[in-house]
Amino acid sequence: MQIIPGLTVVEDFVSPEEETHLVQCCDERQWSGLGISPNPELKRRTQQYGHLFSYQYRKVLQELGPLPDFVTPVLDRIADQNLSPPPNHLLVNEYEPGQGIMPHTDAPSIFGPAILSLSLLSACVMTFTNVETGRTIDVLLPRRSMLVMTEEARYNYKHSISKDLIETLSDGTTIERSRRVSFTFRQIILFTGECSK
Ligand SMILES: O=C(O)CCC(=O)C(=O)O
Ligand SMILES: [Fe+2]
Repeated sequence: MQIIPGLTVVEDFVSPEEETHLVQCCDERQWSGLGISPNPELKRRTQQYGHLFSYQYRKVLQELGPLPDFVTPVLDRIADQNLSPPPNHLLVNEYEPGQGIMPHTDAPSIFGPAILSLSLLSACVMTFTNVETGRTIDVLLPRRSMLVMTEEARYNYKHSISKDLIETLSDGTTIERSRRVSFTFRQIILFTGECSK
């Protein structure tokens, strides 16, 4: 049973070897945030592929090209499992212990109906807050799992990740947060900017 309609967590979506490889590929590439362009104001490090979204201007600034080859096996699995139409945006977020993300709904006018997020290196608790009732539901995102948000989970809830170093679920499970890298796959449905090529 789904706790929230439209919310699915697919466990073991990638193998431990794939996890190492995916993070290694990112660490060989340029991170932005913490003062570094193109999103210097962000307090966590990020990378973007496919399109460039500006947090400051709240819009897609540029088309960057196809998603990188290192995510092809993940994209193939997303298609095989019918989780989403082909994503054309990959946002990599890095959370060191003590870093989180404030409650938000990914812009419905910019991003498509399926938002996917692959958790790497560390599990975390994602809190879903119903925008009408304010009721919150904590969902465990295990390491190497793929979160899929559609329907109510995508549109009627905000999602957030706390800054807590240790998180406790209602069943008493505790999670000690270490560096977490997440891959958020989305479909850009509104792009008004200039093409790079
Ligand atoms: O880190 C995650 O799993 C979620 C990231 C997120 O919600 C976002 O970038 O919009
Ligand atoms: Fe989000």
